Amino acid sequence: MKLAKKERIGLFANWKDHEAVRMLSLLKLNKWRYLIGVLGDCGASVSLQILLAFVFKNLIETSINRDQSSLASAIAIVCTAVVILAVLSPFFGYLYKKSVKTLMTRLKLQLFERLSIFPVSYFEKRHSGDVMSRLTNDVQIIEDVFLTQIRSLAYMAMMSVSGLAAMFLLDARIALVLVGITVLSIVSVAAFSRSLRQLSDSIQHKLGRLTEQATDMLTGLLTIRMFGLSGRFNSKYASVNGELTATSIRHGRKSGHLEATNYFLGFLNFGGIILIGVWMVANRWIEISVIVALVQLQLSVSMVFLDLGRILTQFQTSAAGVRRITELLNEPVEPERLVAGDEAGYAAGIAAESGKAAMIQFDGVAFGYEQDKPILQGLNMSIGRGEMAALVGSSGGGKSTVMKLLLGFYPPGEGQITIAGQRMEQYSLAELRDSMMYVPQDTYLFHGTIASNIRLGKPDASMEEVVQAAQSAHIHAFIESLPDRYETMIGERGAKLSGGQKQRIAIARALLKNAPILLLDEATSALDSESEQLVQQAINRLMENRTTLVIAHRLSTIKNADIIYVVDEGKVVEQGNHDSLYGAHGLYHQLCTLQFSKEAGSRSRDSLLFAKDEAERA
Ligand SMILES: Nc1ncnc2c1ncn2[C@@H]1O[C@H](COP(=O)(O)OP(=O)(O)OP(=O)(O)O)[C@@H](O)[C@H]1O
Repeated sequence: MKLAKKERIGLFANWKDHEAVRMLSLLKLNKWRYLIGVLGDCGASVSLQILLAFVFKNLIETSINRDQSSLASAIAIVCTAVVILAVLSPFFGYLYKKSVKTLMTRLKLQLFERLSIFPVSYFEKRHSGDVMSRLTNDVQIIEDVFLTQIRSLAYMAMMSVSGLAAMFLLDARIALVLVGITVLSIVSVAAFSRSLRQLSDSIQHKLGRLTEQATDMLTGLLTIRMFGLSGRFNSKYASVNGELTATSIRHGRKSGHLEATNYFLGFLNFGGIILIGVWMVANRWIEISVIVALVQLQLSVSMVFLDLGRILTQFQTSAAGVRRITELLNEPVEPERLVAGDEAGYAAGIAAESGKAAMIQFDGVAFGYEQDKPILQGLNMSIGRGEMAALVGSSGGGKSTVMKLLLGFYPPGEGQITIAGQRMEQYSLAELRDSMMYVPQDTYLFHGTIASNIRLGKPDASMEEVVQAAQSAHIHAFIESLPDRYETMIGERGAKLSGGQKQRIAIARALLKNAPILLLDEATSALDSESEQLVQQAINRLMENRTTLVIAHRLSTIKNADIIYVVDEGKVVEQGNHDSLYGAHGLYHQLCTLQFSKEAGSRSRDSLLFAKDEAERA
């Protein structure tokens, strides 16, 4: 199909977006060393092939003419070739391989650093396995591209151009026939190119899905065992694996066809030159020495075209990997502040003693993760300095979303959030998060020692400070009972600790950070009574002299809150203290009653106390 002029221009206008160009642009750091290395290495190999052809020619002329002078020049050429092979080739090889290793080190670092500053929304939309696959499979592909594939292409280009030029020099008629067959090879490669590329994309995508499944299996190991889901997970993995194999086989079949076509053309080339050559020698139109040199050159050139299919197939596979990496590199990172240029300053805000302003204020805040799907709708809330406020409400009502907005993970769509009298946009995200401590329900502990995990709250904290924080969080005695005490390794995700112990370590970490605002996604509901009591004591300590916003899952823990906001469908539907809300017989009353009956069912000590309390009150 013929392309319209506009489309043809469009194709060239987008050349910068082509994977091959993007791949080369990744090189910018080591460009010259890499190019000199690759071109030098290829040049050495190509010159060797061409020199060999002329050596054969000279040797045959020597034997036919019985002329010793030709022998001397043949020996000189062989010596040159040996020097090239022994000295130059390894030198250039070292040059470009070293630059690729440096490039890979930088690329991995760059990817890791970018990932660490991607907005939270990036990770909420994707599976971690897909990101892992990009960091491992696709990075490996890039290394292969620069280490072998680009070198092979450069060698092919140089060998075919110099080989054909040398052939034209020896005999233009034969060279012309070879050029014709070469054009046929290129056309056959182009014909296969599109479908191979689609199959390669599909292979990389399926590899990503396999990594996702493996990640799910490892992170959800306990859940899988508990629900006896191993069989289902295995069959899901087997199904994706099967799809991957089927696509790889189709890819293999297609590239096999391409290689076969190229082999056929290569053979045609080789057979053709011998037949034509013999015929021309028989007619005394050409010397036998020239034919031998031409055959040698043709062998090297046809090897190149035999390999063209394989290399271009590899390139198609790699293009998918390169595309996935360039996607990561082009993904926007989290901005320094929610709105650029709105920098009235931190100094005027949290650091200042503007005692009159509320510490946290939401005015008509609306927000949705997706367009036309509002989650928060005109939410109003005000928390004074040093106050404890609680968010309660039915599941999915938007409580965690309020926390995410406060932490600057997403900008509010409408309305305004004010922190210490300043609009939130006026702080940089780092300043904002510096002023807050977030203790999530599911504490993440890193593989390392207990001390290093607590120190995350204040990296330069002394050991005394760490111990003090642990004491305040009621975890010191437990740590002291361990064989390596604060130097005990806690395993990946703190696997060697109980839920309550992990929570208290997270609280110690938060105590060390000592920020004025505490955001707490209360986790005590998941703990047994003893742990819960210890964690609650630690939390009480953490809340002292701080502005606290807590998402309450167990309503008995927020009876003393200064203000409770009942959130439903993204709006504050009730607000007040426990007594007033309970007495109002609205949603809060319903939630309390519901929880009370559940807890009474499970005979929890706390719920009984709560029930008793409420009964006395009534
Ligand atoms: N990253 C996200 N992308 C799209 N929708 C989301 C995202 N996170 C949460 N939601 C949706 O937003 C709504 C509010 O979720 P949110 O987690 O804020 O509720 P919640 O009140 O904290 O619930 P729970 O008490 O069960 O934790 C839910 O419908 C949820 O499905």
